Amino acid sequence: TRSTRPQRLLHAVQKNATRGDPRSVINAIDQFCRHKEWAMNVGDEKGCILDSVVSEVNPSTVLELGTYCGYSTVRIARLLPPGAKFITLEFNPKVAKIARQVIAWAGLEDKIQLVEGASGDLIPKMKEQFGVETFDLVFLDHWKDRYLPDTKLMEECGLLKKGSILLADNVICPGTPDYLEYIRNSPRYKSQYFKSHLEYTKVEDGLEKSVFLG
Ligand SMILES: C[C@H](C[C@H]1O[C@@H](n2cnc3c(N)ncnc32)[C@H](O)[C@@H]1O)NC(=O)c1cc(-c2ccc(F)cc2)cc(O)c1O
Ligand SMILES: [Mg+2]
Repeated sequence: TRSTRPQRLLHAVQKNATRGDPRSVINAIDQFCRHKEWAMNVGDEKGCILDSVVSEVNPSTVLELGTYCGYSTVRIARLLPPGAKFITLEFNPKVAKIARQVIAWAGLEDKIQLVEGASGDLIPKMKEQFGVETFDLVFLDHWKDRYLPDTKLMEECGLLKKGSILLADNVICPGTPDYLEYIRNSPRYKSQYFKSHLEYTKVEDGLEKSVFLG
């Protein structure tokens, strides 16, 4: 039977990237997606904005919602200080299996805890099951209609503290209108839009960076 797109992406990494070299894994995925087969990674253009936010926050605790093949997971993990706790959630077991191999190829498996399951089920368990108090940075990149309910869930579970940063992908394409409406009008957040493009295309998209004010 025909391979899946995540499998073909993994093969491109294993063929073109150097084991233990996160930069080469990132480049191999970007080359594959730009020249061979589009895939829904945050990509190189939005990835640079992600890098700058991660470097600026220099987080001790990070949560990623929607691992997919692990592209943004590798981008984030390679910039984290030693001892940082990085949890990434992926709903689809077949995709999670690919992401584990991409992360391993980058040599970053010791910095990342990939948990299979739905964010709505796992977020309430963060404290008891994963020993997390609050998150310094959350990267939202999962089902676009889950951004808002999961943000409210994180607030309710006390996972955000004053200064916690939410960075949301795809706020224009595919779009997260209810999330944008909430986060831009809530007195509990200060938001900033970083205009960019949908990965590997000329279509407008962007990242929304929001600071939780407590
Ligand atoms: C949602 C996906 C990313 C992954 O998220 C996991 N997931 C889901 N819901 C949950 C949960 N509740 N908990 C944990 N994991 C979860 C899933 O299984 C996917 O692997 N991302 C996208 O759909 C996505 C789509 C586009 C896109 C843009 C223009 C087009 F014409 C077509 C597609 C661009 C992007 O940049 C994306 O990010
Ligand atoms: Mg995305």
